[in-house]
Amino acid sequence: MLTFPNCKINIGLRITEKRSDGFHNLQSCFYPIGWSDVLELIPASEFSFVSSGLDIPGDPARNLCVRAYEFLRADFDLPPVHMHLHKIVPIGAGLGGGSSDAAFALKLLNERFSLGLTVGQLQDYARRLGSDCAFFVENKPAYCIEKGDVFREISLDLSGYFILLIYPNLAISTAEAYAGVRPRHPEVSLLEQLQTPIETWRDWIHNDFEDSLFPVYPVLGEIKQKLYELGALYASMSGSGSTVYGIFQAPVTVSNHLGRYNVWQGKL
Ligand SMILES: C[C@](O)(CO)[C@H](O)COP(=O)(O)OP(=O)(O)OC[C@H]1O[C@@H](n2ccc(N)nc2=O)[C@H](O)[C@@H]1O
Ligand SMILES: Nc1ncnc2c1ncn2[C@@H]1O[C@H](COP(=O)(O)OP(=O)(O)OP(=O)(O)O)[C@@H](O)[C@H]1O
Repeated sequence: MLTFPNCKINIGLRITEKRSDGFHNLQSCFYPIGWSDVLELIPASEFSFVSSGLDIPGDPARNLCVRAYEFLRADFDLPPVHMHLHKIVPIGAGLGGGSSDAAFALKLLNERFSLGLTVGQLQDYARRLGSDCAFFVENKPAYCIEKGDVFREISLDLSGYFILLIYPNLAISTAEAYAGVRPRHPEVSLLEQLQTPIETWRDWIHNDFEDSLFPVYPVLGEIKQKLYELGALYASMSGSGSTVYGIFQAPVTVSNHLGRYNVWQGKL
């Protein structure tokens, strides 16, 4: 069985407070994007995992796909499988690529072995694997609060727009990015701001990580500026970076300046 774990962008990201468990509460809109990895699952005589494509730092035995398998095996009589992850979505990119791999592994195992897990149960397993992970169970636009793993309905349909993602070959650690932010409670809810026309988002929809990361990595602000020069209706860094995206009315021709980075363009 083959599946295509896609990534997400954050449209607005407010870090509102530090929690007693060391994590942060946030407000953000998560929106699924078509840039995807490939995950294959084949029943086998013993468990194995391999990856190809982009190098994944760290021990393969700790890969989130392996951990997803182990979590389910602890509770179910799971047969051994061979897992092959072809990694395409950049790592440390603010796109939740690893979290998506994990969520898709849970969903694939649930389906292949008829485990009968509900969406809510899959989300509970996913939450244990990472804050971004539960979003990818339903994988539809959502307004996310708390650790980013509690969801509220949002009516936001960007279909028809185009998105350009620029990963400037710079891996930013999520934990370090959080360590640099100063949490604060916003006066106006992001949920309300997201109901305004996209043309006005530039004036008030903000990713709080930009405040601490743009001074350290000036290239991020330069890319955002370039995206606006190219005609983006809205541009922002995603998550804890380093990917910067622009939302456009029509497809864009990527200049030499941006073309040297890892670039993906598609329809929303
Ligand atoms: C920046 C975002 O991508 C926004 O969507 C996410 O909040 C990051 O989620 P993630 O990559 O799944 O993060 P996790 O693997 O759960 O946590 C990595 C580290 O980030 C920090 N972290 C993460 C999520 C959160 N709400 N508060 C935090 O402080 C913690 O130091 C944690 O040890
Ligand atoms: N399938 C996977 N894909 C990517 N990274 C993984 C995976 N499994 C485990 N990891 C580990 O997670 C670390 C990356 O975590 P991090 O949250 O920074 O990146 P990410 O999962 O690509 O998400 P984001 O794009 O939100 O930063 C890697 O250094 C790697 O050790």
